[in-house]
Amino acid sequence: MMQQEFNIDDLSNEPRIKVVIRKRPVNKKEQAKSDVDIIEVKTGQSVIVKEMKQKVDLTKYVEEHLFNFDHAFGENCTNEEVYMTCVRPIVTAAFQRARVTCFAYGQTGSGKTHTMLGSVANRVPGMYVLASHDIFTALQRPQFSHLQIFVSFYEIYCGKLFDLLNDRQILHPREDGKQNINIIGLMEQRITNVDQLLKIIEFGMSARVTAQNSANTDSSRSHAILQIQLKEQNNVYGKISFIDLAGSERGADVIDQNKQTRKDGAEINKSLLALKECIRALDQGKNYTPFRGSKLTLVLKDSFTGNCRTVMIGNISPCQSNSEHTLNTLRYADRVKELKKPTNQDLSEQVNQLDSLAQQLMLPRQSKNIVRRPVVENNNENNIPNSNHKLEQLMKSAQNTNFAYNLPQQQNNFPAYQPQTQAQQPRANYNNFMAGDQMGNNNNNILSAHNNNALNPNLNANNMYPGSQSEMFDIEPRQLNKTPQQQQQFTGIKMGQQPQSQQQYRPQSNNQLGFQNQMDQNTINSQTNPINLNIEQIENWTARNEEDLQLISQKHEQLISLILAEEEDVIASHRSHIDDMVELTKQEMMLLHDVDKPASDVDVYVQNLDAILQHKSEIINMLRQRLQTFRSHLKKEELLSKKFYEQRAQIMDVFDLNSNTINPNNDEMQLLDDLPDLYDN
Ligand SMILES: Nc1ncnc2c1ncn2[C@@H]1O[C@H](COP(=O)(O)OP(=O)(O)OP(=O)(O)O)[C@@H](O)[C@H]1O
Repeated sequence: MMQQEFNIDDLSNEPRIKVVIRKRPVNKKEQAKSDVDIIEVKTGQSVIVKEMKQKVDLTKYVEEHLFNFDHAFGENCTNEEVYMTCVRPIVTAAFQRARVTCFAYGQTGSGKTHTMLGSVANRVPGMYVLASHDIFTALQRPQFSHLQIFVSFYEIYCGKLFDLLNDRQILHPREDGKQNINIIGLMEQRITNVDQLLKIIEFGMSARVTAQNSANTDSSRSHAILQIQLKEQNNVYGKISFIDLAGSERGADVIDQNKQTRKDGAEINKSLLALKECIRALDQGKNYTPFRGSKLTLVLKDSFTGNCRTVMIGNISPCQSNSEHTLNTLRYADRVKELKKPTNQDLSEQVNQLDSLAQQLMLPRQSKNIVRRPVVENNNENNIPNSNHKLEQLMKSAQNTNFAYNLPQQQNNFPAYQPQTQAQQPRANYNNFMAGDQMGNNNNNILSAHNNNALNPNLNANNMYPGSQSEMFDIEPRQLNKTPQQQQQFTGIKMGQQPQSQQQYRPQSNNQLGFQNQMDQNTINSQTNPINLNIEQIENWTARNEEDLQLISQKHEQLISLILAEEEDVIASHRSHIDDMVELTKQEMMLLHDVDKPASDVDVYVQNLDAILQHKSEIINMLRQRLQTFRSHLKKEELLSKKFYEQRAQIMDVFDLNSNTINPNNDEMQLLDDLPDLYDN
């Protein structure tokens, strides 16, 4: 496919945003576990997820979810096909002075890195290399021969930027007078051929691995950004950014045993939500792009404004065991861009029920996209159409396929890619990263970026629960001494709405908070033996408990967002406190200096010294108050997280008839009763 000439075409027909989905093949581990392939890619645009489900009475059924995208790639498609279909057009646009961006989104292990980087070890080219090959081909044309190519490679972890080409130096994005975002100190390496790009990528990747190993942590908690700039003299002519996003499921780590992990999760959540909102704003041609919602979107500001093109590649895993994450990825991608209704008439006509979760949480526009089918048991096999058998066939055919990638000969330095079989491609594990000590390293710059946030996850919570329900989960604004605009973020007021009085945000009683099981509790408490409960009662009880669990989880998410912002706030306040103290100490020294002079007025000295000391004590108290509030939120966060675990454990126990935990016990209800404490300062 790469034999096709790289044309700098007219872009008028090229959409500003393309959303595509790519399914990876089933891997050996999944095969060994007989995990079932539940994804069908149809007509190059549709993805059907055949989710196996089971009712409480153990009846099995399959829920089919249909999604449509600009393109959908099956497990047999190659990186070159993905590149040619959706990435090459935006590389072309960069030669027309556009700022273009390609994101890989998806859960850990779904193929993001395989798509972006390919496999260096196995000489499978990914988007980076395929694009740079085209770039250097284009540079051979007279009209572009004056352009020079510069590459930067950095990552964003926990809201901080690290230069992968410069010893993981911490970087700071700053906005200049023209509202451009510049990353101060970012290494820009000039390259003159594709081979040099490969070396740079290898170098940057090794910096990620080192950090990850030294922190002894798991992968996929950072966003890796490879930026290729086309420059004429010192001016940017065009820019291409490739972003291998953090594992989307990491956002769910906001409920985790480890506090650091919870904070990482909240940061990832925030950036992925902000990203979605920015792309949506671009898609809908809005005047306002909430790029300040996260560090990721801040540094990518020019990807969302002006002459820009974006491709979002949603990577999905094929198996049943990943169905939840896969659906989340598809819903996220679905939300990013308005798309036409399902084209598959057959399927859409049969649709008769809505996916209530999807409707509530993700507000999909492709609403009627679910079909439920009973499962007919058949020789121990469920009747999901894509069986392992079919997959094995596909795998075999993939293994037999020769890798038909021919790079044009003029790229002497480019390594000769060889045909690869699935089995030959080890997982590139150098895309993982975790840094150790970044959390305490905030600075004013970071603070200003956050304080200007125009979006936070709470806005999303608002979308999920419109109207008064959304207010139930708001964290009271007076917890932080913030501007009304900042308060909006934490009170979940929709942008453009008037902030409401604090009174309206007062916590409500436990029942008002919406914990549904209060009523059921009485019914269930009256049952001394769980076996006496009928299935309907258990089902009702479980459903309501799950709802409560979700509420706790949402409250927790809000609280952790608040904590993240507060942490920066506290550290920034501490910095400015030190500045004030230095200034006041200087004034004290001046007083001493003056009082030592002959004929000095000691009354003036006493009066001034007292004023300075009073001022000092006031600013110390202010800082201590902030610390106290922050500390109390940290404590509440621990409590809430504990509550989540206990509530979840109880739901898990519900079908364990040997246990006596069918009823919410008094302690459990007490934990829920404690929740409104969150609203107290
Ligand atoms: N389309 C594909 N064809 C063949 N192998 C693939 C494909 N996609 C992914 N893989 C393989 O699956 C494994 C996981 O993929 P990859 O590392 O790209 O996932 P990821 O989403 O980047 O995960 P992480 O977030 O942990 O970095 C790798 O061994 C990779 O080679």
